[in-house]
Amino acid sequence: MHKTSEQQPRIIIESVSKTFNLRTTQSLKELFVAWTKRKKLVNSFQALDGIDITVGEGESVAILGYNGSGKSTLLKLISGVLRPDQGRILTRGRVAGLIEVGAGFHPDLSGRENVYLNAAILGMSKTEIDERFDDIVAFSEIGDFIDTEVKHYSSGMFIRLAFSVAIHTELDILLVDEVLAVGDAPFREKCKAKIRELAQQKKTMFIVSHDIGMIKELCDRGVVIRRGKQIFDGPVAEAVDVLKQSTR
Ligand SMILES: Nc1ncnc2c1ncn2[C@@H]1O[C@H](COP(=O)(O)OP(=O)(O)OP(=O)(O)O)[C@@H](O)[C@H]1O
Repeated sequence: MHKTSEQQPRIIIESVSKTFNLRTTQSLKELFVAWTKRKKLVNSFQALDGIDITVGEGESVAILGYNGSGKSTLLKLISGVLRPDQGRILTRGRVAGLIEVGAGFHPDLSGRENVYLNAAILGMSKTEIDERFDDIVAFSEIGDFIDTEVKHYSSGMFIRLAFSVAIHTELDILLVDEVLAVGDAPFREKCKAKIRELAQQKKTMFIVSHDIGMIKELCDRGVVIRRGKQIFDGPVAEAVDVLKQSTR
């Protein structure tokens, strides 16, 4: 099941598991009753269980799975937002993640200020950002709204600017979580073209999406996750079949 890439690895995910604690009680009274009855106050939930994936330079890998299967959790582990409870994750190179709509964007700052803030977080110097600023704004099609506070942006505008910043950085690994679904059709086409271009430049990509057409177009390889367990890793068309035949 575990495919080892022939190229030099960019991402190594080794026996990774992640458990979340879920609160079962709501009120102080319930907490007190649970305590007196020695009932457990938290339940744990295993979101990921023994994931093993090695991704080589220039590979585009789709992560497929139904709602709640653990796809976003896996991306958050790769980006370093979360830490695994077991196993380890190694990445080589600069990781740029588009994981949550607007993550890393400050609502009270303008689009312009957020471009500088985000690009700096992604490791760009002020000079580099100055040089690429016009390209970032042009790709995002934000136009005159660049000096408006981003809290007034629509979710599509938000994501267009965030995506534009991410792809204009010197990235080696791009993590994309469903965010492309937020943009409108013309913007999605532009993003797909850009992702193809990045793949040709040997960038490594991890894409989470429920858009099977897009996944098949952009990725050669697919990993299927079901209830936190990896059930398939191989050619994307087969991965899609495995997903369709599986249940939530
Ligand atoms: N911080 C958290 N605390 C508790 N449970 C969490 C947390 N983050 C995720 N989970 C749970 O872990 C499971 C996997 O969530 P995850 O967001 O990774 O799924 P997903 O495959 O990306 O789903 P979707 O297709 O709906 O985006 C879900 O049951 C979710 O409720």
